[in-house]
Parts: sequence; structure tokens; C-alpha cells
Amino acid sequence: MTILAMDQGTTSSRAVVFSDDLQVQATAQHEFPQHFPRSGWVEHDPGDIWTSSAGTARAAIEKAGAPRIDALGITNQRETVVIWDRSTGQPIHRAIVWQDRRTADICDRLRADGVEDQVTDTTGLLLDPYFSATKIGWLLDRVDGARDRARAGELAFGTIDSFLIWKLTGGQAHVTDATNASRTLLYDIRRNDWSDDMCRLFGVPRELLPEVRDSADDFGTTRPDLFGRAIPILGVAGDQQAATVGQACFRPGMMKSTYGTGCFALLNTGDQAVRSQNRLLTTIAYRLDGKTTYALEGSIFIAGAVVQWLRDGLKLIREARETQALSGQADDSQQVIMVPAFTGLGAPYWAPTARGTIFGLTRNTGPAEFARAALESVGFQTRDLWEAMRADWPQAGDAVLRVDGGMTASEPAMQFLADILGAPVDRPRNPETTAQGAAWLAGYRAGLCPAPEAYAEAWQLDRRFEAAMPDDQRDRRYSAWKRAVQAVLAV
Ligand SMILES: Nc1ncnc2c1ncn2[C@@H]1O[C@H](COP(=O)(O)OP(=O)(O)O)[C@@H](O)[C@H]1O
Ligand SMILES: O=P(O)(O)OC[C@H](O)CO
Repeated sequence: MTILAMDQGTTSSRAVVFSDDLQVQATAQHEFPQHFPRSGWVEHDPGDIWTSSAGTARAAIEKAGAPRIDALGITNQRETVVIWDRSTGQPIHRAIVWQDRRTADICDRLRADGVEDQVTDTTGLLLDPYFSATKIGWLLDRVDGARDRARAGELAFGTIDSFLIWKLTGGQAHVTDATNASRTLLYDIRRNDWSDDMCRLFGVPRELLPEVRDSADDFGTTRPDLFGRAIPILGVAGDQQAATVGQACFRPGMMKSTYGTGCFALLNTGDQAVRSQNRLLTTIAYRLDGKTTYALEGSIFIAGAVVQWLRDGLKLIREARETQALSGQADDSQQVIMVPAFTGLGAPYWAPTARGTIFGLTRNTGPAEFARAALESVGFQTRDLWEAMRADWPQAGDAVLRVDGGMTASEPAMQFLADILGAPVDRPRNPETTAQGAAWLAGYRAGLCPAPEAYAEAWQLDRRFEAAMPDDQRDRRYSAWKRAVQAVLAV
């Protein structure tokens, strides 16, 4: 028995073939072009998204020896918006990506109208261009005739999962799952349905919206010509939620943090949709067998990207992993702090105009101190989220943090993370946690994979990083970081 997971990310599409005990059989990956038509705008060509996704799926199946695929799971970059014509399947515009800031002024106007509280109460989110609704409104207003056609039911909106399912099923299914719906600003996360109030507020006709299913559910069947036979699509979740599932964070209080380009931390809060008092997001972690599990989420825009900046911007290193040895040579007596607010600061600050700053430079500061400060900035930002989560939900208690993503390969970054949190950090043996989460959802629905408790028992540790920093040093270092952030916010 074999399961295919498609992982459609911001910079690349990946596909992973798993055995039914969720061992990786084969993987394929393909990067696709990013479009930046103006400053702050980010677009993807839906054609690239589709061909890279279908292409990597075929390549992974072939590499695995062309086994019979019994179930397909999909996971995806979230919030990104595609609108297409229901009769031709043609997108009416390029996809507007989650990173795109073009609707910042619309969000400001709505905030000035005093509706943010109502929006947060209903959707768990904030008025920020990050989410889908204002992007949908922008497309309906800017593409000729789009609003009328949307009202007439001629157009369909989807996040990337929904668009891929439409393509995979040959236009047979216009569906999404609850985790993706919960990122649109249009979904009532407590009632578990699209919200008429939010649709009215953001000017989005209900006719555009997909049907919302559980994360392990029937999402349709692939066209037989695509992969040699029709495959049932049985699992769907946004990538950060799929990583939460892949990390087996099924119990309230469990928390995962994924360190790729950015960092996304999710804390399972069980059946409570906790209203954040600290500008975290309340989101759906997964919906299984009709039961919704919620999470508090913190999103950091720059994590591994700070290492990319050392490499591509400053040219201090040739490869990301060189930061390991380099940071080890840093002078302990220097306290360089880097606040990598390259694209503003995300949670819990949400300061889109903040910019990066480096503190504590001396004549002796060099590449080694920069490397250490870059790695430490990721730990400090995670501590900010950790503090906010504890303040919002005291039951979080003494959680362990489960980590995944490319940057978790960095031993010094993970050790500092444990040190600055004052808590253990667990890195799993399987680095493919996002794809694994999608595969488990599909396999669970198909009856191939075990129930959550049994799956959680099979989760395997690669390495636990224990906090080793003395308390007074931790407090001193974190206070210095907080002062640095306040200075950045004050500029
Ligand atoms: N050994 C390492 N040390 C520090 N950073 C690393 C290391 N390996 C990868 N990274 C960082 O991890 C990121 C890639 O992680 P990945 O999970 O593939 O990201 P994404 O899915 O966002 O593309 C890059 O930003 C890279 O700089
Ligand atoms: O594609 P990634 O891994 O950068 O994840 C993007 C997030 O889903 C955005 O919310």
C-alpha cells in the first residue's frame, strides 16, 4: 500500500511517496519562478504551480518504481489566492501570494472603521494583507468584469489546495479543508462555516467559495490519465497544520515550530479556540471525524532567510551549513544582536514597516559574530512567540518544542533555541514532517494509517537539545533582545 503526498510550497513543489507505515520511498522537488511586479507584490503563475506539482508527483512515483498509489494527500502554502473560470478552468490573473502586501491600505481602512475586533472574533485572524480576503477583493475589483462574473457564479476562488484539486479532478470538485478555510478571513472558525458577515465586509460573493471538508475526507478522484489510474484524494491541510499533524502534536499543550525561510509555531489548544490577547492567530489545527482542534499560531517572516542573507547578501558564507563552524568562532564577550526585520516584523509585533537592525558592533566584530547573531535571532524570535503563547494560554505549561524544517539541521541554532527558551527542543528523525502529515491524513481516511494515538507513538526522536544556559544569563540576553526590538519599533 502506498500513499502520495503533494507539498506545494512558496518556492517549490515537492512530492513524496510513502509506504503505509509512512517511510519515505521517493521524493521529487521542482522550484518555480517568483514574480515581483512591484515592490511588495508577489505573484505565482498558476500554470507553474500546476505543472510543477503534477510533474513532481509523476517523478516521485517513477522514482519509487511506479507502485500502485492508494491515496493522495495534499498540503500547501496557505492564504495564496487563485480565481479561475469554472467553465474553462483558466485563472483570471496570476495567484497573489501570502507574502504580497498590496492590500495593506485596504486593511488600514478597515481597521480605521473599527471592525478588527469583529474580524478577530469570527476568524481568529488579524486585519493584515497576509490573509486571503483582501486579495480576493483586489482581484474582483481590478480584473475586468470579475465582480459581475463572480456574482453570476461563473468564477471559483481557491487557496492552492483547492486549485490543485480542481485541476487533479478535471474540474469535478471545488472543495477545500477546514485548515485552509481558516486562513481566508472569511471562515467562522467556531461555527465551522463560511461567514456571511465576513463575506459582506470583504465584498466576496459566497458563490465564489469552495465547499469545506474535514482534513481527512473525500476530496474527489484524480483524472485517470494523470498518474496512470484514478487516485482518491483523501487528505488536505495547509502546510503548517500538516507539519503539526506530521509532528503528532495531537494533545493540547503540544507545540511545533517549522524553520524554513520563515518560522511558523503552532500550539495545540484542543477544542478551545483561544482568543489571543497578544496578537497571535487562532487557527484550525485540523478537523478530523467532524471534530475541530484549534491552535494558537505565531508567524515569523525571517528565519532561515537570515542565513540566506549572510550567504547571498553579505557573501560571508557559501553554504548555509558553514554558519555552524563560523558561529563557533564568535567572541563570547561581544553581545551582537541582529533583529532581522527585513520585511517588517510578524507575530507578536505585526509591524510591516519595521526594518532590520544590528546592535552591539565593535571594531572586533566580524563574520563569526554576524553568523552567531543571525542564528540567535531565530531563537529570540521564537521566545517572543513562546512568551505570547504562555500569556494567552497558561495551560501551555512546560511544553517541549518539536522542530522541523531546513534550519533545524543547524546544531548551534537548535542549542541556542533550547537555551533561550529554557525548555527542551526535540528534532524528529523524519525531516519530511509536512508531507508526512498530509500522507497520514490521507492514509487515515483510507484506513491504511493508525489512529492519532498510535501514530503519535511511532513518532521518533533524532535528538533532544536540553537548555544549558544559566537562568540569569538567559534573562539578561532576552532582556537585551527585547530592548533591541523596542528600538527597532521606535525608528
Ligand atoms: N545547516 C544549516 N544551518 C543554518 N540554516 C540552514 C541550514 N540548512 C538550511 N538552512 C536554512 O533553512 C532554509 C531552508 O529550509 P526549508 O525547510 O527547505 O525551507 P522552505 O521550505 O521555506 O524553502 C534556508 O533558509 C536555509 O538558509
Ligand atoms: O510555503 P512555506 O513553507 O513557505 O509556508 C508558507 C505558509 O503556509 C504561509 O502561511
